[in-house]
Amino acid sequence: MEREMEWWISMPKVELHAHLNGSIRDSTLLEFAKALGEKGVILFSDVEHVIRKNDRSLNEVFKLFDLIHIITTDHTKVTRITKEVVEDFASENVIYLELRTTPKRNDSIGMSKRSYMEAVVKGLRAVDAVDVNFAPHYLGEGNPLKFGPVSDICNGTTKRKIFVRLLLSIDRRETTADAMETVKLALEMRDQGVVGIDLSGNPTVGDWMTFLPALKFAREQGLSITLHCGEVPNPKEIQAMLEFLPERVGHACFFKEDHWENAKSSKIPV
Ligand SMILES: CNc1ncnc2c1ncn2[C@@H]1O[C@H](COP(=O)(O)O)[C@@H](O)[C@H]1O
Repeated sequence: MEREMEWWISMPKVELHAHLNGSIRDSTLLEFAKALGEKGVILFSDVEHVIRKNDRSLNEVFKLFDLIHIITTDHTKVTRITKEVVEDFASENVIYLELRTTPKRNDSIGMSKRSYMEAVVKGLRAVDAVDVNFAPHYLGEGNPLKFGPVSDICNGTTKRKIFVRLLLSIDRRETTADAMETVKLALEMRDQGVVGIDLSGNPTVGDWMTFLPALKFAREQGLSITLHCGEVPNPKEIQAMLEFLPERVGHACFFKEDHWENAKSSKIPV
């Protein structure tokens, strides 16, 4: 079992569905929660078991995300989490990572969607355990991604290399205007590794059509689109989402045969 695990870890991998705040180290989350507990902001004993719990229902998952957002959302923490998440994926030999996160506004601490994203980019720049490539460059014939270790000429060591591409998520609780703000921010941050827009959030909340204007605008401007799709049984939404031809869909737990055929014939990776 252990050797099998070693083999899995040693395989170079691509990770196409990582949520920043869904990939935080438990130890970091507990450390932050403890500090907030000491300040009296939360009751650590209430929170600890929620963080440590393994099997969660869909509703419990989204309650946990709300808690995580209370615990993590300040600029310094966002930067640290980003750095650790990239280092953790690289340590498992992920060589290409599509990392998504929902830009958050929190007026009480002077956080805007933009400053949240700047904290994320700062985290990417802070990684030094591996060489992080997140600057966009033309991907085409004659200019493919060059995977493999890179040499650090200064000290003669070889560092692993990871390609990171950022996606800005729209939460299904948001409004059309919020979504449009996220898309505009993504467009402004294209030179900092942002390649696309993700639609995520509790699948039982809201209507994806609310975000269609923003998603269409994003596409017109050349951003890629990834949709959380079929996480709950909603055949109409699944069909409409597939017809939109997103570059990726996530989950697909409730796809029926015709949805799979549709996704396959449209060559949409799940
Ligand atoms: C379990 N399946 C899922 N389905 C839908 N959305 C999900 C998700 N898992 C995570 N998210 C979305 O990602 C956010 C956390 O990361 P960020 O704060 O954006 O970095 C969650 O609040 C939710 O909106």
